[in-house]
Amino acid sequence: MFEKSTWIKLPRNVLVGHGVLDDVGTAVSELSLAGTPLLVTSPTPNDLAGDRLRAQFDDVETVTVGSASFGAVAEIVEAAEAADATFLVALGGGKPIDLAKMAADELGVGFVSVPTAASHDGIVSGRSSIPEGDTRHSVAADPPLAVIADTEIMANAPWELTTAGCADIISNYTAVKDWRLARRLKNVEYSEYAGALSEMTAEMLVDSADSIKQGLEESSWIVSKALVSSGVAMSIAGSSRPASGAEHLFSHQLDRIADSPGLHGHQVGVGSILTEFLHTGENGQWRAIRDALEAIGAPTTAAELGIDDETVIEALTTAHTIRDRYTILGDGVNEDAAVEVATFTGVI
Ligand SMILES: NC(=O)C1=CN([C@@H]2O[C@H](COP(=O)(O)OP(=O)(O)OC[C@H]3O[C@@H](n4cnc5c(N)ncnc54)[C@H](OP(=O)(O)O)[C@@H]3O)[C@@H](O)[C@H]2O)C=CC1
Ligand SMILES: O=C(CO)COP(=O)(O)O
Ligand SMILES: [Zn+2]
Repeated sequence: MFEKSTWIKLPRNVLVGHGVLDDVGTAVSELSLAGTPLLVTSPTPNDLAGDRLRAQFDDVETVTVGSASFGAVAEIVEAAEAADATFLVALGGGKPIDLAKMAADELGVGFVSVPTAASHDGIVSGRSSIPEGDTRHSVAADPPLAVIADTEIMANAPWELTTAGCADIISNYTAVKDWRLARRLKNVEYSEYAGALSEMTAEMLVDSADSIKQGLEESSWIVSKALVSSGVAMSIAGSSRPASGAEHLFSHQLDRIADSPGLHGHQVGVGSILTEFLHTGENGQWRAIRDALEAIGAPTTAAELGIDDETVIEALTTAHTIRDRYTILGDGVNEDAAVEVATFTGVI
């Protein structure tokens, strides 16, 4: 008897474009979200766009978050309860969006994502990444009911946030390779649709690299659409597998051990060069990954990440321990092999 079933949770309204910040109120009423929203934001996005957003609601409270933590999630939950909020609207980069996503899940209310930076695919996905101590927890939550990505605002965000978003998408190549490997070796459940969508998203972004330039609003358009597509791939899979493999383990480990970690997307991009080498060897596609990152101006070396060589080697040799997710790292890359891959690819 056939007993498989799947439940795919996706955003219902996705608005991407110039000036769509002024359509948040309309998008919310179209979702029939009644009652009072709580706006969750952080200082810079609040200064840039808070008033324009608040003007679209009769009654709205605001909570401004500092750093990401489980404590900050609890504060949002408390503020939402005090305000009798019936849904949350997150305005900002990955930090307020992830915190609001998790708080909304705890409260059992909907949330709307209004990204001000195209920095990674968490702005669309059903996962929150919350740092605690020296660990980063990847927590499942419902994806946003709506995503409203104003390309005018995102185009004016610091350029490195956009190149980080691009690199997060380019890393989908190696994430899918890891997922297929895990299917072959460990019988991990694999979705052809999600894998194909994730790879195609990376392909399309790389094909558009010439149009991804600082000062061009079209760049934010291309990257936002890719981030939405990658988020949908994760929703189809019901996990972050289509967009998170060994290169993400490497980045999560850098977040734990580096004195001053780089941006998420930048670290996974460099991780992708390394893990592509592990997948396909000296004459494999690691150069194509490096060239794609270079073309959009993302880091390709430890020095460009601002991280020393020893820390990169430590992250590569220990990344397999931090999560129960089978990848090309297998049961660990030893130090000599790690030095070889990092040297050959020019990462160190
Ligand atoms: N769910 C997921 O899959 C993932 C989640 N994450 C999480 O996302 C966070 C990192 O995301 P990221 O977007 O880099 O972080 P932030 O939200 O911290 O944004 C980065 C910086 O950019 C500022 N900023 C945001 N938008 C603008 C703008 N339009 N103009 C000028 N400055 C702006 C922020 O200001 P301010 O300081 O005022 O906030 C902040 O200083 C972390 O908390 C991480 O845990 C990371 C990867 C994946
Ligand atoms: O960053 C992500 C996908 O790009 C999310 O992945 P994680 O599940 O590793 O946090
Ligand atoms: Zn990522």
